[in-house]
Amino acid sequence: MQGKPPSASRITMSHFILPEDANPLGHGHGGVILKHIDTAAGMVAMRHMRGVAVTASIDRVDFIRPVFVGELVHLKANLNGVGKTSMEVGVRVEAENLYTGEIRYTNSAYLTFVALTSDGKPCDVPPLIPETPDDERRQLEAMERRQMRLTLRSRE
Ligand SMILES: CC(=O)SCCNC(=O)CCNC(=O)[C@H](O)C(C)(C)COP(=O)(O)OP(=O)(O)OC[C@H]1O[C@@H](n2cnc3c(N)ncnc32)[C@H](O)[C@@H]1OP(=O)(O)O
Repeated sequence: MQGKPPSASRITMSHFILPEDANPLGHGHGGVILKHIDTAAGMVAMRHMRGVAVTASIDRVDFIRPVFVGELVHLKANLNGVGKTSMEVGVRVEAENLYTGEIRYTNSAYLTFVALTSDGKPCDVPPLIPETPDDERRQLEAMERRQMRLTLRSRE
């Protein structure tokens, strides 16, 4: 199977936070942000393998700073590493104040997607070919996290 670089699937997705996206404090609801994280990451996984991929897990997500109604949220999603049938996508979330241009880092998350055949069985994904030192570092870190996830799951 032909390998592909992270640049072939990387995306930035932007979403305007509306009142309907807010919690009672007027902050972007955590569940709404999570939905956009999952969507952005899923698009990266599907672009890499050009088929169906489902979310298998989302690693710990910290909400470091709030996002406010009227801000633009940017979700930068990148394929960090692949296993045999699984793919780890990293998503960095930033909020942009449209009046001042200030950009705040708010969240990041690592998600694992599994590629499926049309009858729902896991199938092999194309290898990931790093192009830059950043790609190589992310791939190495993804392999370490994959090992940690496998260890944790083996204890369940
Ligand atoms: C985009 C969406 O919203 S999709 C909706 C939400 N997601 C879902 O409904 C998915 C429901 N879950 C499932 O269908 C299954 O658990 C699957 C397809 C994810 C995994 O099926 P399994 O039969 O456990 O697959 P299997 O044991 O063969 O593992 C396949 C791969 O998944 C990985 N995997 C399985 N479970 C997990 C997990 N919880 N976290 C991370 N990776 C996992 C395995 O490590 C393996 O990776 P590898 O091939 O790269 O080594």
